[in-house]
Amino acid sequence: MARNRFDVDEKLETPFNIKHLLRAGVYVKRHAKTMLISILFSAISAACALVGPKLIERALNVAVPNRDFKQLFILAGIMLAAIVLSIFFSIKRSRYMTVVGQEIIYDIRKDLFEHLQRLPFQFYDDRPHGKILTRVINYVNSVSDALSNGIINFVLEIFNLILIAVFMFLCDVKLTLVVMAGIPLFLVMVFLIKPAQRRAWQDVSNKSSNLNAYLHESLDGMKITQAFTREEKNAEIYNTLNTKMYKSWMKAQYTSNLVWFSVDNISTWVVGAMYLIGLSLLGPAVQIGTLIAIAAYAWRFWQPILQLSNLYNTFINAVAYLERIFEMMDEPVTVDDAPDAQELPEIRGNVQFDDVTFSYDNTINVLEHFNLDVKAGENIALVGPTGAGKTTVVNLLSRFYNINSGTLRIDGHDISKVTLHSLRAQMGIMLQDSFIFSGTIMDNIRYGRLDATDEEVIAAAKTVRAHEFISEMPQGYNTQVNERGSRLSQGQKQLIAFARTLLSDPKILVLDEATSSIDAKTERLLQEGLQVLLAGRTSFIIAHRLSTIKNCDRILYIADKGIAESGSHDELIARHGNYYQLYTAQLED
Ligand SMILES: Nc1ncnc2c1ncn2[C@@H]1O[C@H](COP(=O)(O)OP(=O)(O)OP(=O)(O)O)[C@@H](O)[C@H]1O
Repeated sequence: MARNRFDVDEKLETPFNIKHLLRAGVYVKRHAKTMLISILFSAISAACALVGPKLIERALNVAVPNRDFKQLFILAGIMLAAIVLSIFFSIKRSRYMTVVGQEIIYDIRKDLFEHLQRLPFQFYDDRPHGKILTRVINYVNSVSDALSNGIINFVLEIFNLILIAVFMFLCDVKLTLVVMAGIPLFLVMVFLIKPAQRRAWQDVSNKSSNLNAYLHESLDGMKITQAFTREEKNAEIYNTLNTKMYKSWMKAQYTSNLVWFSVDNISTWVVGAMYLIGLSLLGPAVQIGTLIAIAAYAWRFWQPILQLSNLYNTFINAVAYLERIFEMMDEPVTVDDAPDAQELPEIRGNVQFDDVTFSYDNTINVLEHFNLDVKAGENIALVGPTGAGKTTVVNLLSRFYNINSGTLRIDGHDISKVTLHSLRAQMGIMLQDSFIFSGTIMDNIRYGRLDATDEEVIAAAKTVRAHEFISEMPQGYNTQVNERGSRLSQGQKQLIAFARTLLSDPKILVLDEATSSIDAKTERLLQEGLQVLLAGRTSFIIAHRLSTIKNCDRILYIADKGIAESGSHDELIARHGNYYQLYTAQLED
């Protein structure tokens, strides 16, 4: 499945399937009571609206010829009451429908978000985030409309159709059959257009997803775009996607209009035919009041049919969207707790990679037969060429990915057999991207330990030398920062992320290029704090700036899918190997 590009349509994995609608029934069922009330109110409103022509028939056929003004007055009164009741119940019904629609949106989004939070890194590596956003926001909106309004209107229109047919039969059987003669013709039209219509609406959802994916990527990379003056080229790409979206929408609308057009035509022809036949029968067989009443019903009879054909579109769209929503809900949580997973007890920090082989895509191994024994409290540095697999080693430690073979143990516990929560809660990870969330600086530091007091947050910030710059900010720790920390320098972001990691008080610490953006002076100060942080904890430090890892207990030079060199700084320097070359090259720089 082509997922990882904004300009490639996602292929549908399942054909049109009523199962999607039935499955969506779970969300509808929760609101069955409210929906039933809404349907009941709709039915009362529709029934009240439909008595009108029948009253007119009576007035024209009986009250007017007999000059029975009393009866005429009563009929007018009943009609007025019916109109008022119809409006009253219609308003009530709208209120209930809004509630149902919003609650369905709420429930689906909740389930989707909870599932998204469980999906492994691999899922996010594989697809543009804009496409995920489209599903959670746009598709859920459309689907909820179909599931609330759509279902209620469907029931209502069927009810309307039956009721109108009954009223028409009560007026005149022959003329009713003339009006109904158009139905088989209509069904043929709908079934001819149906496949094209479905394909067209699926294309719309694909193109809209592509457009969103590109928009999301463009917003994320806007600074780079402007720095490289790529605006014109990007506008061209965006316009191409926008044009495709526009064309797909027009095509889908055209197929839907075809259905509407055919209903409109068929209804006009059959009502015309009904008038002709009715007029030719005018007399004792068909009275004028009856002809007027049945004509009023005949126009109304085709309205629910038109509405039902529109609802058919709505359901077709909804099924296309549901396919994508359920596809995401069914996305397997490949990194999950084993059925018999145990809680990892409080760890000391021994780590063992035992013959571990790992590949991101099951084709090229990044690590092969990787072995490493780390004692509790040991500080390990990972160095080596770009793309050698340093980050991969630490990613495996937190089980962000499953290994292909071998065993990874912490204090002797195979990490694939313990719960993810008990494993990750004891790890402190500072990734290359020091992500800052929108909120205050205090919130950001407290992110991994919500029960930490303000004093503890400040103490952590002081340890990592972040306190000084935070205090200088307008509202100190309560200063609001934007998503991704756009108002902060890279170094400031790293210091905040550092404090966040320290506060979570992990047993095993992973620092992936944690100090790469911090100036040399701050870094020297930070080193003191770092000593506090590292003391007694097992740590894995990845750094290209080798001065920062010189004092680590052991340095591993990662290359060729494994550990090429291992030892202390002095030992590796004395060996005159890869590490020595890397170090002396940096010294020369
Ligand atoms: N999510 C991913 N999906 C597929 N391949 C990946 C993924 N992440 C990394 N790789 C590949 O795995 C290899 C090791 O990547 P890794 O990030 O571990 O290297 P690294 O040594 O940490 O590099 P750097 O020093 O540049 O951070 C690289 O060849 C990279 O292309």
